[in-house]
Amino acid sequence: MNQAHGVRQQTEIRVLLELNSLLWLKTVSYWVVVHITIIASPSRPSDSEQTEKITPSFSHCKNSHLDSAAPASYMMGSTNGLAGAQGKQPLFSFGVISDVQYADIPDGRSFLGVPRYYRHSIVVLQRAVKRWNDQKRHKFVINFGDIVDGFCPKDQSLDAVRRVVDKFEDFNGPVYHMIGNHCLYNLPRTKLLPLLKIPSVDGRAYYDFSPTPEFRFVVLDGYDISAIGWPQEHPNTKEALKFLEERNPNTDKNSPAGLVGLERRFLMFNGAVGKEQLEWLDDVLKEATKLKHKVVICCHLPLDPGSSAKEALLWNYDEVMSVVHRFNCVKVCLAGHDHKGGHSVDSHGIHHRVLEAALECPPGTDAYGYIDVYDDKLELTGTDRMKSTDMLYNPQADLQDNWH
Ligand SMILES: Nc1ccn([C@@H]2O[C@H](COP(=O)(O)O)[C@@H](O)[C@H]2O)c(=O)n1
Ligand SMILES: O=P(O)(O)OC[C@H](O)CO
Repeated sequence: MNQAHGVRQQTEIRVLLELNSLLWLKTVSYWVVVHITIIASPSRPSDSEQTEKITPSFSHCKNSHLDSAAPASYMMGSTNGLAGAQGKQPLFSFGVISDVQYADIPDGRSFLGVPRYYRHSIVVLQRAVKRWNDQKRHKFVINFGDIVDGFCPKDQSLDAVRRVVDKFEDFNGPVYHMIGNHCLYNLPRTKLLPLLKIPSVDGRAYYDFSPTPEFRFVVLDGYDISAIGWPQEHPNTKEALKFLEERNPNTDKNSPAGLVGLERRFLMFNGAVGKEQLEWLDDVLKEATKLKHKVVICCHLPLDPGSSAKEALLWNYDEVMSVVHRFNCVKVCLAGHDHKGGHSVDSHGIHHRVLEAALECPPGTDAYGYIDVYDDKLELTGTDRMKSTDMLYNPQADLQDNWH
């Protein structure tokens, strides 16, 4: 009996040692690959460095994703020389585009002088939809917000939003939208959310969906607490104005003048995730952990300072990330808003990829892409101005999941 116990103990110690060395090896190889990916991928210079479950109210798709085309003519994309290294088929793939900011107005420039092509951006979207349809393998498309520009004449807002939504609806599958500041400059939430077919209670615009038994997508509402989009007297408007008043001394609350470092995010064109939404996020991630879902978080506003300009960050990105970091299920966070795009890997090995804007494509150029989803990585294949990026999950997180 004692001898048997001793043998079992020795075996257990050996198994533990082997697990430890496996963890060590996986961790080292992960960081080597991540490091190579960051060096190889065109990151910003500032980079630091399923059950077929759909939210029940989520019936916004012209064509249900249940019958979307299975991967047929699979073509492996080229991503920074690392693409397809494993030669594996993706589990599924989806199209991505951000900041179309269409308006039927002459070309212009951002506050910082970057050219903006308001009429051409819808052509970029049109080309994206055609390409996604031709590829016949994308389960759905995600639009990262700001479909119409704030300079769109207000009497044309409704038509402009409808025009862009119609272009998205030419995609042969579901399209998941999220709201951005420019959407809210044009239309109040009451009008916007039904047009974007965002399931909503009381004007809230956050939701989740699970396209396969292994994955869950969480779409955050970054303008939950915001001075734009809610009625003037709404408690969320008041909370946002008070928040800004306490943190930004400028008369023009869109001006970061005098704000230092990360304080520069306290601008009117940004917003925050409110308390209720944070609690909802916590519940969703708990459930995802239980179901062993890998999670992708999508938000118009970036969630990591390494991936974007400080002026573009979600006001309470730190609160959101401290909820996310309590779990190991979130693998990648995707965003828009900061038009030049960016990529970082945070302290927990989560990738943050900010997508390049369709609005800033000179005529004849594009910015859209598709993401191949694997069990160990997301691989973004971008077109033209949208850079390609390999995003390997942190294997240490997976091992921790197994131990829980
Ligand atoms: N560094 C900045 C950026 C922007 N602003 C203000 O925000 C408005 C919107 O900016 P766009 O990038 O959409 O052009 C702009 O009109 C400025 O009021 C700023 O002050 N400083
Ligand atoms: O989308 P816009 O026009 O509000 O611009 C956002 C800025 O790029 C954030 O730095």
